[in-house]
Amino acid sequence: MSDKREDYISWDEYFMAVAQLAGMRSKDPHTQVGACIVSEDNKILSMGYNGFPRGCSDDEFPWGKTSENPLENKYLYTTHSELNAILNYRGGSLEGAKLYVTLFPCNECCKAIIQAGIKTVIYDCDKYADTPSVIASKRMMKASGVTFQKYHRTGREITMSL
Ligand SMILES: Nc1ccn([C@H]2C[C@H](O)[C@@H](COP(=O)(O)O)O2)c(=O)n1
Ligand SMILES: [Zn+2]
Repeated sequence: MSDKREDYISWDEYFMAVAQLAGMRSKDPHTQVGACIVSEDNKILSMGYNGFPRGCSDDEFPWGKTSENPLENKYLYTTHSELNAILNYRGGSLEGAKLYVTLFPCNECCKAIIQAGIKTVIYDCDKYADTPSVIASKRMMKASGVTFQKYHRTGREITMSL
């Protein structure tokens, strides 16, 4: 007779939780995004979150988004979580990998996802669905055979004491 625990978290819960945890490292005051890249056989390959590139200080570069001067807004400087996760990977090919991400990828990250060989995107939030960036992203994913699916929230709460 097996005494196995039955309330263990699913693969999807596990990887989306890891993506959420990575996002908690982001210094962006408005939107924190996390990404977790997983192999076809469910091994975590890489993680990332949105932030400035190495050498670009979180305390010196701007985190705002409303300045009339684009050089004073974050957008020209931030590396998105998905791109960071792809660039953080040191192991070779990401062909066939899955990407768990807390926010639907933009068109720029989408190009990197496609070119890296990632085949599946599992996303949580899609708050920029109506923007040209995300519309273009979905169009490119469909054209290149990258499937995307919304993460089904289970309502499970995970508490950790640190
Ligand atoms: N899929 C995405 C979309 C956005 N990001 C990053 C880029 C910015 O740091 C932030 C978005 O800022 P907002 O316009 O919501 O103030 O999220 C990302 O990493 N991945
Ligand atoms: Zn992006």
